[in-house]
Amino acid sequence: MSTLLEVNGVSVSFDGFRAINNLSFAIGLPELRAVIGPNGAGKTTFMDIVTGKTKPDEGIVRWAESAQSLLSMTEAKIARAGIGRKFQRPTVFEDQTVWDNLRVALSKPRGPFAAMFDRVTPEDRKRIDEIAGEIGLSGHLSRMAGILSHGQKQWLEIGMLLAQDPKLLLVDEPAAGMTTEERNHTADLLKRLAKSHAVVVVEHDMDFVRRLDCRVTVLHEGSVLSEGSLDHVMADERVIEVYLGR
Ligand SMILES: Nc1ncnc2c1ncn2[C@@H]1O[C@H](COP(=O)(O)OP(=O)(O)OP(=O)(O)O)[C@@H](O)[C@H]1O
Repeated sequence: MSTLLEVNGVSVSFDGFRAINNLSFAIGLPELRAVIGPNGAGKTTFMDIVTGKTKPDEGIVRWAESAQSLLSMTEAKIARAGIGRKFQRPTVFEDQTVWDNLRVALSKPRGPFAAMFDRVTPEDRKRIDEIAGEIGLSGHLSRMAGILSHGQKQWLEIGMLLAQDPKLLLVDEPAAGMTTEERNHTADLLKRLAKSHAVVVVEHDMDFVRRLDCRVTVLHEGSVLSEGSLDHVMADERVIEVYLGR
């Protein structure tokens, strides 16, 4: 496993308040990592920094694949470099079919001819079928996205991210609002994806984190408080103090 993303000594303040404080974090390819921590710990700001939405005041954010700093890159360029983000609320195109949603999301170099006619190639169809299989929506391709269940919309959005061929996926609270069955499907999907991607999952639901069965990073006041297996961090007095409660 080689390091894909390296964050080193990063800090950012908003109006004098240090939301991220000398944060260091690294993830390899492939790897699954859960990021947990109390409200206001800096989880969202951390993802904002990685995706280029927020620029830190100091520190290094390196995309190890090319040893390139992400700090000088725009959000669009960072996304093209292979970092995909899924926000908590699904934002699929509700009045289009599952198939169309995936087609629109496909990332591919388009020649002028293909772009002009928006041609769907046999490779596109194959890729859409593959992704639909991966996310468990093969039997739903012709359905309107708007009538999918909440869980199915979340999986479709993960599929739309996959269509962009990211190397790193940042997934924000995927289990929120899901049934137990949907949560289990989501955990299994993320574990499968993490066999060939780096996947960072921000989550509050500890049962879900346990099911991910991966290394856990605990953030608190903008820094890493503890890191290791879920059992390791749950036994850490500092984590119990600030997050889990006694
Ligand atoms: N743009 C901003 N301006 C001012 N303060 C901000 C801004 N963004 C974040 N903060 C503050 O930074 C801190 C970290 O916020 P952040 O949203 O990253 O935490 P979080 O761990 O994602 O919390 P939650 O679990 O509630 O989503 C909070 O105190 C928040 O109020």
